[in-house]
Amino acid sequence: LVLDEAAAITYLEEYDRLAADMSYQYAEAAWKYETNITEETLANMTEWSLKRSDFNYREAKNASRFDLSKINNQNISRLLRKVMDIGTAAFPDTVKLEKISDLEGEMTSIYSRARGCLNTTTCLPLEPDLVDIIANSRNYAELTAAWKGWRDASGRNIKKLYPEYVSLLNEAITFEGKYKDMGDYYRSSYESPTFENDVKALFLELAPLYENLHAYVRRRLKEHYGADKFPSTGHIPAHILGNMWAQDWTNIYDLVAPYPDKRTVDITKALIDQNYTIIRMYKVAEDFFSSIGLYKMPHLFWEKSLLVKPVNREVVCHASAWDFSNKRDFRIKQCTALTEEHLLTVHHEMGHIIYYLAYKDLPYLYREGANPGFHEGMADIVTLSFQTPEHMKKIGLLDAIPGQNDTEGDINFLFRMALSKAAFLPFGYLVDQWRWSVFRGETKPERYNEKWWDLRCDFQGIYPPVERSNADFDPGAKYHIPGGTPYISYFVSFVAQFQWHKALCKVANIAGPLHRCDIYSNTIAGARLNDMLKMGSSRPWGEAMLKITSGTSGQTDKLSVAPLLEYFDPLIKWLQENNKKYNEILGWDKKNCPNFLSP
Ligand SMILES: O=C(CCC(O)(O)[C@H](Cc1ccccc1)NC(=O)c1ccccc1)N[C@@H](Cc1c[nH]c2ccccc12)C(=O)O
Ligand SMILES: [Zn+2]
Repeated sequence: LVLDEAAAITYLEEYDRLAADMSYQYAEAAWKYETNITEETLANMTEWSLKRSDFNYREAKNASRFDLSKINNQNISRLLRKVMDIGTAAFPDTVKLEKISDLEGEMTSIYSRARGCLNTTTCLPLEPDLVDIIANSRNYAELTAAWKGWRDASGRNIKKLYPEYVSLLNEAITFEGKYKDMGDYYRSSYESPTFENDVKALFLELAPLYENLHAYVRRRLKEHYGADKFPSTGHIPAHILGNMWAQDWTNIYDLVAPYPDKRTVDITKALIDQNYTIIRMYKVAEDFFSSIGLYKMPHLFWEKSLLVKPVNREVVCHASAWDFSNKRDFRIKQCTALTEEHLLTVHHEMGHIIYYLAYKDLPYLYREGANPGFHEGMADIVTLSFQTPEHMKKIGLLDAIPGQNDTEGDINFLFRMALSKAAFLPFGYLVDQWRWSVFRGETKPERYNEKWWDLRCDFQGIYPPVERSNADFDPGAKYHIPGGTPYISYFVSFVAQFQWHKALCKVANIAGPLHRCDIYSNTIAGARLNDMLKMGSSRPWGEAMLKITSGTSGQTDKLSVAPLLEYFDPLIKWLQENNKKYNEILGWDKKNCPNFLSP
């Protein structure tokens, strides 16, 4: 039965209303679970997950009545294809679908309720306690206890659930025959057959920047912790980099700053000294976005968000931004603490909300990022302006800023930015390398942890401070693995956000080096960004990239690391010079990882 375009439009209008309502119901159930982890709220969420899958299944069948070859309107055919692109919901075995939802909920519950033990009497939650120890302790043994304790409490207890989770997801996603495995489905949201190779090429272009940073930090940490902690293979111990996953090294800036600061760039201290409240952190972030002409938070945001860790119940503390698909209700869930890292995460989560607000009047099916990496990139991009010394001084969180010809101050600032934006790159790349190899069946459960450490040693040049074996499950100690949340989106984000920053600074006519550009209160930059955000996922993401970069020297419809390397160029030169001065050998033995015992 071939129905024509007019009938398709009528169908899609009806679908839009039903889908938004179903999405609202599911989001409320998920919110109830994540803000109050109990058997009942988990069961309720699973029930709504199944209802949503059933809804998607039925509507995909309805949409398949239309003969796409007879639909000339590209917009209508794109919408119909999205109705039919339902992932695991195409799998008719609802018992197995329920099991997938149960396993994911169970693993997230274990992760969110885990308490890592430092000794026989002290066991602490990840946020804020273990995060703070890894960020602030300079005691090697204490760091080792927190690092190991967290993995014993989280990964080890999640391990037994992950193999079944993988095989059920693969069984469900391959049922229709459209996808080879779950990793293939994850990557399909980038609408590019060369995506996997494209990101590999981008990563290789960024390797020299990371290797120079790694060599410099390794030398400085060796001075502090003693050479005996640094094996001849060139690896750095994974637990002394200021972050539980060694993905962001900003917290050890005080240990490794190129020119030990005349004034400590300690935003956390400033927040405390100035009696910042949690709400004020959100108001500061809201002020940034509204200053460039974007949006203020709707009143429901302030009414319904969960911004502080409750004392009387278990919650999923890992931060997230929520769209309740009714054009009015948007929330952040974050166990916010008074630290610089949390202030940046506040801007990150609110960046997601701004994207939601920009596309809220699009058809429901287009209310997504142009690709998942673009949503993360939008979340992060304002931090490139917000963290400049100029901006920090403007809002009173920094007293003195390095003068134009203060090269030492400039190198210090670039170095501090590299501790998050460059240090992150190999981790942002490797998490889904591991997950894709698992979904492909290349990495079996017996070797989950071995593959993880192969990748961590190879790409990050770090090694575990205590012996690891395949009895451990260290990938399970990172939220996104039990949470089933994509990770390559962050790698894509860290590349794209510099392309956008460069383009926005250009169109806003902001002079000076890229790393000192602050788009605050620049409505021209905001308007250009908004033009891209309003597209949602209505067009392939290359068009969204072009929308932001058109008319600038970085004009392109592809990902490019050139703006990121341009931003860090003065630092790269400084690091190369410094590493040469100390005869530092760049890199590490990529095939020999200390402390991994494969029994
Ligand atoms: O996980 C997050 C922040 C949480 C999130 O905002 O990315 C959140 C993750 C999530 C996804 C799906 C379900 C539950 C949580 N993503 C979102 O809320 C979100 C919102 C809209 C679209 C897509 C994702 N950051 C990552 C990596 C990261 C990106 N930028 C950073 C800056 C500093 C430190 C870490 C990061 C991490 O902590 O490893
Ligand atoms: Zn995010």
